[in-house]
Amino acid sequence: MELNLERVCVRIEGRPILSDVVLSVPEGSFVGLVGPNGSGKSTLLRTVYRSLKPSSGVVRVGPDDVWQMSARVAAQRTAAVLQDASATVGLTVAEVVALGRTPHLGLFDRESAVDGDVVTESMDRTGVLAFADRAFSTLSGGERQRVLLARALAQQPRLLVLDEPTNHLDVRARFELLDLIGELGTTTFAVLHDLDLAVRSCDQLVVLDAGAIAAAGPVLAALTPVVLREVFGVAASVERHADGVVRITYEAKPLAD
Ligand SMILES: Nc1ncnc2c1ncn2[C@@H]1O[C@H](COP(=O)(O)OP(=O)(O)OP(=O)(O)O)[C@@H](O)[C@H]1O
Repeated sequence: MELNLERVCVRIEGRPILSDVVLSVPEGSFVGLVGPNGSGKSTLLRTVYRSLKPSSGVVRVGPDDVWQMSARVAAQRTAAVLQDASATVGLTVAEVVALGRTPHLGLFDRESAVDGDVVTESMDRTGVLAFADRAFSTLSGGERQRVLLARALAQQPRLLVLDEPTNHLDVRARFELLDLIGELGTTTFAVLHDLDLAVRSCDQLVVLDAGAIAAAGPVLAALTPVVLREVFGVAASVERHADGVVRITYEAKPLAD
């Protein structure tokens, strides 16, 4: 489902954190949210997965305002993969992934065979089926991220949002995780710190700077040398190479302050 933010503002303790943010994540696309530290990326994402209500403006998933729907309906549409995995304490991998079914169960429902199949399929797609009976806490960082993605897939979301999904992963695990996300075909909006990964993996980028949109659009159009210089403070350019992969080339000499 398409995600749209319409003039979203967030103020915290009187301080503007997001100012008039307008953005669109088209159905089926993988859009990366990038920007310097403290630019408001996580705050913006929180307004989408219903953790922080905007001070003004509208967040729409599909045609509907997420802040006008119940938390349960919102969770049937949107799954979030976050850094905080505190809800997983003491659970096995299969139990963590099964939590993804919660928004689809009635108050007194027990998990059905269909739910079990969805959980198994989600673990299979993310390559964690072999760990199903392991305690989640015993997994490596990369394995955990894949389990959290499996939990999100078990939610059968129409929109997937992720905050720094590649944090703490080694270089190969980063590529593998983003490739996997790209292959899902689910509408995806992800905060990504690593610009090299973002340009390689995303269809479009949204660049946030001091709580406002500095640029947005297809990767090569959004991340111009001017944006790289003015927002990120680096002298660099982005190009699609002969192998079809988009890469950033940094100048040897850093910019003077
Ligand atoms: N609950 C809060 N109370 C006060 N200030 C906050 C709160 N949440 C966020 N902020 C401030 O809002 C600004 C944006 O924070 P946010 O975490 O959204 O940035 P970010 O772009 O995700 O940063 P990073 O790349 O460092 O993770 C920061 O200055 C932060 O200190």
